[in-house]
Amino acid sequence: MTDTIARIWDMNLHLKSGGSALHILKSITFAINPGEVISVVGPSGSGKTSLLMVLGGLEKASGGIVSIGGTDLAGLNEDQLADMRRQNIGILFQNFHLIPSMTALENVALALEIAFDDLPVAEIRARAKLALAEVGLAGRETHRPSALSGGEQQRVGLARAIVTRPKLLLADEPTGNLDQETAALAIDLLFSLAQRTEMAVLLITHDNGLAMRAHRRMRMDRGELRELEAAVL
Ligand SMILES: Nc1ncnc2c1ncn2[C@@H]1O[C@H](COP(=O)(O)OP(=O)(O)OP(=O)(O)O)[C@@H](O)[C@H]1O
Repeated sequence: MTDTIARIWDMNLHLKSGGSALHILKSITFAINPGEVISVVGPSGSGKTSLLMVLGGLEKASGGIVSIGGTDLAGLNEDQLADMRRQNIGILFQNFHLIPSMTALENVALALEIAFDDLPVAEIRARAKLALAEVGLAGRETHRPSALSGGEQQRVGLARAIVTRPKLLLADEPTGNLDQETAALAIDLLFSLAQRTEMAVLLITHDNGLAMRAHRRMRMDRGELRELEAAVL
């Protein structure tokens, strides 16, 4: 299929720890299609974040193929990798990682400025404003993170992650710091954005209820990833 967003084929990750090399990710093969939300569950230390780091081009696979939007990451130099990441991949963290001294609008605009350095300022502002509106934060543009609730801060994080219109959103425990109700709203938003924009989402979570809502469910165990049937979880 030509429009597959990510293709991972026999991908391995070895990392050095002390004197020895650890086999962190073991022969991982799967593909991610547009609009799909895929959840990944698994015990602590099993390799979920490592998988996200490799897909996001933040960690280099030791072997195999990782192709995003038809581009094999192994063939890119550091600058090309950074451009590919900024333009095609959004990352949503558990701890929001907003810049405290910047307003909501500035936090979102910054991601766009970094990804596309030739965009006119007016367009950057307009697109950042639209992204904030898409996550339900119209009218809160000038608020700094400290003036926003946890759920609102996470929505700024989401606006920042989607403002570049990424093909793939990587989310690592995005609701881990939110209460259940706020988390459910944030996830509803994530699903509707994925559906509307055809963005694919890889969602790492410890929350089985949340994982069950994904279109496809996967489980990581000691570096091995397998797809689950609905009844197995
Ligand atoms: N930079 C590194 N160097 C060496 N080992 C590492 C490095 N980063 C992670 N690891 C090891 O890789 C394994 C997988 O870690 P990872 O963070 O991917 O697990 P995880 O499933 O995301 O865990 P958690 O659910 O606790 O976040 C762990 O044993 C960890 O200690």
